[in-house]
Order: sequence, then structure tokens, then C-alpha cells
Amino acid sequence: MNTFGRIFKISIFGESHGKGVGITIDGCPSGIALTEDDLLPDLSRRKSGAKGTTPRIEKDLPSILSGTFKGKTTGAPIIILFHNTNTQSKDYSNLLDTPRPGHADFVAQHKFGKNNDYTGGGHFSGRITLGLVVAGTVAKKILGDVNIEANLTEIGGSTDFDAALDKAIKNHNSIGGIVECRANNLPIGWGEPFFDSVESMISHLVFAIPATKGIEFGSGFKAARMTGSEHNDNILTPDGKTETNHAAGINGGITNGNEIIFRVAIKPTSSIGVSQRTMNISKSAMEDLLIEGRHDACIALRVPVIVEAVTAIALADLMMLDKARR
Ligand SMILES: Cc1cc2nc3c(=O)[nH]c(=O)nc-3n(C[C@H](O)[C@H](O)[C@H](O)COP(=O)(O)O)c2cc1C
Ligand SMILES: C=C(O[C@@H]1CC(C(=O)O)=C[C@@H](OP(=O)(O)O)[C@H]1O)C(=O)O
Repeated sequence: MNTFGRIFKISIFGESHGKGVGITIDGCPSGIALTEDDLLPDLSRRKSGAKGTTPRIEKDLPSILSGTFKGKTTGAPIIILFHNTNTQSKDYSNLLDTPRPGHADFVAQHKFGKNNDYTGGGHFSGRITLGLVVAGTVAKKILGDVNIEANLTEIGGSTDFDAALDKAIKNHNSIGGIVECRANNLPIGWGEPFFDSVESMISHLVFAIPATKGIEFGSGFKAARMTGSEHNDNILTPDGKTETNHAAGINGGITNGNEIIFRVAIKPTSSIGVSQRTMNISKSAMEDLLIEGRHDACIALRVPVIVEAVTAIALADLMMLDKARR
């Protein structure tokens, strides 16, 4: 579904080559300073233009249609809209018959039939994350002193970003990457197990970012190869500070006051400039596919701010749930 959250609720809408994309935010408290200008710094971090990103340049200017008055939130639903101004739908004309391996074309056509908008990936496009980024900026304001920071730690298996990008671009191919996110200054006690544990809420939203393939908190998959005495985090102070942080600041699905740390695996872009084999649906025969268009060689370059945003959205909802419970 396209709506998420218990108290701080978001609904995303739009298509990559339609009139626009955006988000509705419900449950935001009144009195929070919010103008379009406040949204620009995070938006600029998601923008394309750098080496390895899509040549489709959009202005990405947000319009706040409702929910603010004299520069402050009113408590009513906030609707933020972005217009699409630079679409090139002819690049997609062959994809109805020959779905791209790895993209959503095939499954979307099966599920929604001929009415599915496949141009630019339609509602499945990474462009949809514009709305997540601005909802994240609002959530960061609600969270106050909680500090959330995500960074790219590797792409194409390398920490030499330039070399990895040059190689992928030269080969008309794509590469994935890992984004690491840390959240600090958290109180003890956020998280609503079982189903709204901190890991569940963050992971649910992280998997809403197209191209996400994995997430691990703290020691993650390494935990399976550790002993209890290696993995347990000794408690050092009455306020719960621990010696190590294998648990990533979360026990029993609840924040323990230490840093939340997790890593997200982003896959290599499926739309590549190398010839691929796919099924021609109308001919029922396999054929070569050469993808046209303007694509990110490495999606992960643009993802850190989106991961920060969804983390802020999850934590803002958990903060409000904790307040309501107490
Ligand atoms: C910021 C961002 C940019 C993206 N750019 C592209 C792109 O240029 N070309 C492409 O094929 N996929 C791109 N994607 C990924 C696709 O949207 C995604 O692979 C597709 O919707 C299928 O979803 P899945 O990979 O999660 O299965 C991008 C994703 C994000 C988050
Ligand atoms: C437009 C954005 O990224 C797009 C995400 C995307 C995809 O398949 O996800 C495919 C490309 O779309 P197009 O073929 O229309 O250029 C990217 O440019 C954006 O992130 O704002």
C-alpha cells in the first residue's frame, strides 16, 4: 500500500512521467516552522547531476499545497507536490513488449494490466523518493535533538568511488553500494514490539526505497558467527551506555540509548547500456534488449539522504507512539 505510519502517517503518490510526484503527511503537530526553503537542503542531496547519476535533471522544487499557515504547520494534512518537467517517454516505447530484466515492468504489467504506466518506471520509479525526502525533513524537525546521518561507505565493492564509477561508466554497466546510517541522542524506550519494533519500522520503510536489497543492524549477519560473550554489550552506566554496540542501540525492539547503526545494500541499476536477453511478450520469444534513456549508473550515490529520511519518519512515529502510551 502507499500509506505508512500509526500517528505520523505518510501517503506517497505520483509517477515518474506523469504530471508530478509528492506526499501527504498526516499527524504532524502544529507550530513547527516549515517553508519550501526548509526542504531544499535535503532535496539537493538527492539531486542528479554528479558523475554516475542520471542525466535527467529536474528542478525538484517543492510546493506546499496545504497544512501550513504563516510559515508554521497547522496540524492539518501537509501536501507537498513536485512537477515533472523533463520527461522523455519515447525511451520506454519498446518496454511494453520487452520488459527490462530487474525492473518492475514485468510484474507491474502482470498485476495491473494495460493500465499500468510503465513510462519512466511509473509509480515504481526512484523519483517517488522525493516525497520521502521532504517527509524526512519534517520528521527531523519533530525529532529535535536526535541526530541522523547516513553516508555511502562503498560502491561496486570499492571505497575508491571514482575508479569504481569510471569502470562502470566505461563498460556501460551499473554498480551497487552500501549506505551506513547512524542515529544518536535517542532516549531509552522508543519502539513498540512485537510488530512495531525499531528494526521493523526502519526496515519496512527502507525496503520502500526502490533498489534496496538488504539491511543489517549492528553486528548484523556476523552475529550468527559470534558467541554470546563476544556479542553481548556490557552495560557501563546507569543510563545504559554500553561498552560495545553489537545490538545497534536496540534490545527487544526498543531503543536502549546507544547509537542506532545499520547498513543498507543497494543493488546495481537494472537499466544498463549492455545488451540483455528478455522475453518479447507479444511474440512469446526471447530477444535482445537494448535499453534507451537516462539512468543512474550507481543509484547508491543518491540514497544516503533517502535513508536518513525514512529513518526520521520511523523514529518520529515511534516517538509519538511512546508519548501516547505514557
Ligand atoms: C534515487 C533512485 C534512482 C533510481 N534510478 C534508477 C535508474 O535511473 N534506472 C533504473 O533502472 N532504476 C533506477 N532506480 C531503481 C528502480 O526504481 C528499481 O530498481 C525498480 O523500481 C524496481 O524495484 P526493485 O529494484 O526494488 O525491485 C532508482 C532508485 C532510486 C531510489
Ligand atoms: C527522475 C529520477 O530518476 C529516475 C529513476 C528511474 C527509475 O527507474 O527508478 C529511471 C530514470 O528515469 P528516466 O528514464 O525518466 O530518466 C531516472 O532518471 C529521479 O530520481 O528524480
